[in-house]
Amino acid sequence: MTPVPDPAHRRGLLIILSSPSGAGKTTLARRLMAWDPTLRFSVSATTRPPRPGEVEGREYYFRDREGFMAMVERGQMLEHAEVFQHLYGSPAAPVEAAIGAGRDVLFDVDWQGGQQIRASALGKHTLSIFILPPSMRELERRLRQRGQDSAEVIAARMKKSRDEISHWPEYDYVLINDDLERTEDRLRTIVSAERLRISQQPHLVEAVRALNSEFEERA
Ligand SMILES: Nc1nc2c(ncn2[C@@H]2O[C@H](COP(=O)(O)OP(=O)(O)O)[C@@H](O)[C@H]2O)c(=O)[nH]1
Ligand SMILES: Nc1ncnc2c1ncn2[C@@H]1O[C@H](COP(=O)(O)OP(=O)(O)O)[C@@H](O)[C@H]1O
Repeated sequence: MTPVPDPAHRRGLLIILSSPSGAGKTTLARRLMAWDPTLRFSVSATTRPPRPGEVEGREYYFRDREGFMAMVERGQMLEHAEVFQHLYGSPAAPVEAAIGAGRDVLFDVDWQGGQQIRASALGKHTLSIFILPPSMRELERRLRQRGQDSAEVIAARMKKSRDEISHWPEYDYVLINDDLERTEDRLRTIVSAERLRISQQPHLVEAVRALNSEFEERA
């Protein structure tokens, strides 16, 4: 059953997925999007060159440093950070439009992005989930098996992963991504439950008021 939130009744959630590179957040984000087509994915801007198969506007908006910083200076970024010697950032306009329409927005950002989104004006309605690999050995195996980065890049990312992992206490949930199916199932459970928080259901006041008026009529 695909949970289709009623945009008229729900307040959009900002769902933040973070993890060390290679832990599985892109894979899990894609699976969440397949599970619930009403979810909007926040496509980031980056100065990192595209990997084979990456498409402008799908995985990222690929910019040079000047173009990226122009977006920052124009106040078009909800957050941005330097990660692995490249700039990454979340354009604000698509996020504001989606949240305004009662849609949840999914972010694949590092711990710096997570901190900035939580501190932003939209930060009241965030759900943040940190994905851990089952082991460093498995993390390295996944980076190698993915075949998208050079040996040097993999070594640099493995070195940085300890620092990334140290931010796990800042998140609402932590999932160890050992079995992919089980992790995906847990992710769906978390999103489904968080959508039912009182803060995400502005129509509850009306619903209770209707119950009370019905009660008075019966009295
Ligand atoms: N702060 C921030 N981090 C981002 C953004 N987009 C991607 N990242 C992070 O940048 C890191 C590198 O991303 P990428 O080069 O796609 O490598 P991957 O993590 O192995 O897929 C990852 O840890 C992402 O979480 C963004 O818009 N903002
Ligand atoms: N639970 C898992 N078990 C085995 N391989 C996985 C698992 N989750 C992801 N992977 C694989 O690990 C590699 C890195 O996953 P990816 O989603 O690109 O990570 P990230 O976006 O965090 O860098 C990919 O080849 C992906 O298919």
